Amino acid sequence: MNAIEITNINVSIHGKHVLKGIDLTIAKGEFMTFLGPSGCGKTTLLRTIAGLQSADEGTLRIGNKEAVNSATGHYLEASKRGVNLVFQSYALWPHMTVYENVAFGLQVQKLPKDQTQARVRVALANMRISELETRYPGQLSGGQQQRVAIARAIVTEPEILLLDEPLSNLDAKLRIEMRAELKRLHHELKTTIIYVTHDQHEAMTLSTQVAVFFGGKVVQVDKPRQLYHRPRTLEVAEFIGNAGLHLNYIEGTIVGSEGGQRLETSLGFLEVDGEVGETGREIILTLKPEDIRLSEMMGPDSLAVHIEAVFPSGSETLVQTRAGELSLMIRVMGDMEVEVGSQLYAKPRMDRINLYDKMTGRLLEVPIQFIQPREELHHENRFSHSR
Ligand SMILES: Nc1ncnc2c1ncn2[C@@H]1O[C@H](COP(=O)(O)OP(=O)(O)OP(=O)(O)O)[C@@H](O)[C@H]1O
Repeated sequence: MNAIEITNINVSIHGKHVLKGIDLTIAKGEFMTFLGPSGCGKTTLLRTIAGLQSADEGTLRIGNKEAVNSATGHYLEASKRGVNLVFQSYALWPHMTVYENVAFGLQVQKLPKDQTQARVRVALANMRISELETRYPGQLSGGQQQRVAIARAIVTEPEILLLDEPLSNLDAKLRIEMRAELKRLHHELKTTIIYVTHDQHEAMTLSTQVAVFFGGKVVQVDKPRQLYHRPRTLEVAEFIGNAGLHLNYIEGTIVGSEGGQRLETSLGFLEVDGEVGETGREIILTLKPEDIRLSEMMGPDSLAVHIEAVFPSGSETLVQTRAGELSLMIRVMGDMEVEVGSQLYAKPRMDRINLYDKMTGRLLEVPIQFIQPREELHHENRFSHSR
């Protein structure tokens, strides 16, 4: 059974169309992250699922319950949806102890005292804060308060846990620690989690699935690895790439050839398997720095590159290179001694090149078979000659 099924959800707030026809299915047990830039509607969708925001159009099912159906006017109130929401501000009651904060939801449900006590203790143990039971929120650090907020959300054993940027108020060290805790919690409790963030790295490391939002729409839903390697649009590629990825962009054009079509780019000609699109159409290739191999050996499809700058960081070395007109960033694992001004050979991994239509920004699913480098970039020693 799916945990959530969303069909054509539209939401307007104060006359602004915030969610524009969202369709999304979330399988049970998934750690689904809503990722996207600020203001793209992630929180609004989370609030719509929680029952804190009404929808103008569409349907929402949570497990086997119908939560929203605009056609019939059906609207299930928040407390009956089996979901719990944790905000970025912990929103703990300052006059209650940790125990009382966590127990509150169970007391509202009128659970007998001994059962309440047992469940609170399990939730506190799950969040590894048993020793804080008698403290007040004002006596806790930010990270501890966030643990209490999550304990309070899991104690009622919701089918779905909704987390809205829960780590954004924590410092970098605590964030990493809490990420690990959330992963462990998800693994142990097997609860479906929906997590909102604009942090690409957080989304990639935590999730089993990521839904990318732009302008009130979901533009891609994928496993993190797939999202990283095959962003479906240039917009998504740029957004994912913003997190220090140093994505290389290479412009080109589709040209006709005897066997069909190929791509003419500043790197050279790229042989493709099949039809790419209209001849003459402009395309953009993206290539991640770690998908280019740097070596001293020339190969049939390698490019002569001039080393412009080297950025070692211990675990990896970023090498800024130039191939003719083109600037190419290459990532090498570990510490590599590369001399600025020297010439080396770069070999892109063909299966990792992504090809986009420049005008529509859409990924073109055409495998690249071979790169025939431009003559002057291939066995070139121009740079070393000129030194
Ligand atoms: N209560 C409100 N009043 C006015 N506008 C709102 C309200 N809530 C949301 N919006 C608007 O809806 C759009 C989407 O907001 P939402 O909070 O869902 O975005 P988000 O992707 O979660 O961004 P962030 O990461 O900044 O929270 C924004 O343009 C925001 O201005």
